[in-house]
Amino acid sequence: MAEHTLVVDSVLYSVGERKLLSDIFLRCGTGEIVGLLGRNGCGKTTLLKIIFGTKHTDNKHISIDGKVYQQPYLHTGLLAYLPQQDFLPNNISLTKTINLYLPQEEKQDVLKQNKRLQKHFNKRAGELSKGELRYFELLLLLRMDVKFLLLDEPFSGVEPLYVEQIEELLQSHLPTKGFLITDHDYRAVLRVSNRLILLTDGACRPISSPEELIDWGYIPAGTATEK
Ligand SMILES: Nc1ncnc2c1ncn2[C@@H]1O[C@H](COP(=O)(O)OP(=O)(O)OP(=O)(O)O)[C@@H](O)[C@H]1O
Repeated sequence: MAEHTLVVDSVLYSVGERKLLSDIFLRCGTGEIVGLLGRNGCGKTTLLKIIFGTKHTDNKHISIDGKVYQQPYLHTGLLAYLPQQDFLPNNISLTKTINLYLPQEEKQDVLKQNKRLQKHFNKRAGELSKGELRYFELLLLLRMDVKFLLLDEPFSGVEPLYVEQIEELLQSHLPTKGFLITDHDYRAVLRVSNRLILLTDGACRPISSPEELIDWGYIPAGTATEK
């Protein structure tokens, strides 16, 4: 049984007349990577922001270990969120960013010893390539003391070699964390996830085989579904 459990239920969210999210239930435990797939504009980012607590809706039930939170991000030790867009300060070096996000020195080792990142430590976030920055952001969040990570397109712009390394990194943190991950590199999501959910028509549908993604029209018929 998972040590910690995140439960998301009864989320309602409308954009104008359109009900974007209407039948949402998902659960994620530590030790799990839940892959959230869905077509452009179906509401994946909106859902992650609602779970994190930075997007408001009156109708939601977000609980961690049975305790209900309105804005989980205001509480330390619960969630971290990797947004689609850059989020790190751009006026300080990566070294200072590491000190800012990870004030405890023992948390910094993995980053400071990372051969790929070392040569960039004096640069600012905006001076990295998109893929380098994504990799740095992820390593940073993975070292944070939180139970769950919400990752919005972690593989975006990342070269294949490092996609594989990120997959391994996520797996290596499973003993202490749970992940909710969305990305259009669905093959990477299939490889890394223990469980899959398709967000379609405002609802979360559990997916038990990659072929179901074809049946739901998320990937075209004839697409190879092997990992
Ligand atoms: N700031 C906004 N103003 C108006 N509509 C918005 C806004 N943000 C999102 N939406 C609407 O919500 C829908 C869902 O957006 P969201 O970013 O959650 O989708 P997504 O599934 O993450 O898409 P993608 O896969 O393209 O990243 C969009 O189609 C858009 O119509």
